[in-house]
Amino acid sequence: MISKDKKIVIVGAGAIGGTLGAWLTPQNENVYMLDRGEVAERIRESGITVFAEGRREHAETIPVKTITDISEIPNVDIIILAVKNYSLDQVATHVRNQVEGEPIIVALQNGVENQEILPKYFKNIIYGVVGYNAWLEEPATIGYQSKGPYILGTLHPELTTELAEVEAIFKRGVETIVTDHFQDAAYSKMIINLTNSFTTLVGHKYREITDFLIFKKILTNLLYEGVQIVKATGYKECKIGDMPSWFTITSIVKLPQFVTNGAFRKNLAKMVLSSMGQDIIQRQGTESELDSLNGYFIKLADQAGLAVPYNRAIYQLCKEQFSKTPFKPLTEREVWERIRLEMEK
Ligand SMILES: NC(=O)C1=CN([C@@H]2O[C@H](COP(=O)(O)OP(=O)(O)OC[C@H]3O[C@@H](n4cnc5c(N)ncnc54)[C@H](OP(=O)(O)O)[C@@H]3O)[C@@H](O)[C@H]2O)C=CC1
Ligand SMILES: CC(C)(CO)C(=O)C(=O)O
Repeated sequence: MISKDKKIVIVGAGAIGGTLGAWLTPQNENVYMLDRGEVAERIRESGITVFAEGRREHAETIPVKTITDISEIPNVDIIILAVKNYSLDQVATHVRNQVEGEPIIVALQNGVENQEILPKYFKNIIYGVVGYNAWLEEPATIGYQSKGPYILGTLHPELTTELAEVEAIFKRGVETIVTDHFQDAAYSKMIINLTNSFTTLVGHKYREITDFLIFKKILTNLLYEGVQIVKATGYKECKIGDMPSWFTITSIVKLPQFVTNGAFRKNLAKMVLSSMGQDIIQRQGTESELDSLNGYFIKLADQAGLAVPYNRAIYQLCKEQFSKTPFKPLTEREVWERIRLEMEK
């Protein structure tokens, strides 16, 4: 039995760190949240408010412990890093300089860039794939699609005890699965994340889709190319929550459109604003995880000699558009034009 008094610090109280903090706090005595600016201030004043999608009237507010610097907690046992990939190196450097010994690090980023960054600073690293969507409705008020799942694993077989410890702590508050094939989970999740770029580019959820069939074609081919890339790297499928399987993705691309339009429309209605959409559209920022996700996959495709015109065109368009302020979404047709040109090369 893992004790409930482990000292746990969650760095980043955004969509993922905030929901996790709200779910773990009631079940564990020493969970501390670390963020900055308005988010930190609001959490300190009134805790974290979380609500399941469409149920804001049933929102729960959980008072949480907060700190302003990780050095406030001596002998911290577990540090959960819930910041974006683009903040990770800076956060890891700071944490390393402030913390003694070798706490367990839990890394929750999409993608696998964290596998390059974190081992430069830490020894005991557990990785997690996040299998749900969450969003900051306002600072410290977070909506979520479902309570998990998290898929946890490690790249170091000697960390079995640490993995079991983190699993026990997570399981007290949220659906959690452990895998001994973590890379399959990480790469399978990255396929789904390829769509963050396109849905952001066309402002999905902020403007009406004007051309459903083009939207569907682009989105599903992005995913299909992703499946081909992961297959070429040798990783296997790992089902992530209720996200589409490789079979579903392949079927939608291969079957006549009229067969799959209805199901696609239903799923489209359920689609939420991705973490990239939150950065670029909701916060009007210029930083995103585009290179950690789409950029990384394009490099894999190049290594495998795979043509990926959908991903390549969208990556380039995102590079151009995300740097503009204010960001203005493109239409599906504008995106399609660029893909067509890429295919002709
Ligand atoms: N949101 C989602 O639905 C999902 C997200 N993920 C992944 O989870 C990871 C976290 O994403 P998400 O929760 O959406 O990100 P958010 O941007 O919502 O949250 C990150 C938080 O960390 C804070 N932060 C950044 N740097 C520091 C720092 N130096 N010190 C203190 N706080 C800091 C940010 O503050 P500030 O705003 O000031 O920078 C922000 O509040 C990403 O890799 C994402 O891809 C995975 C699945 C779903
Ligand atoms: C929820 C999901 C799967 C959307 O692609 C995601 O991981 C994100 O928003 O980053």
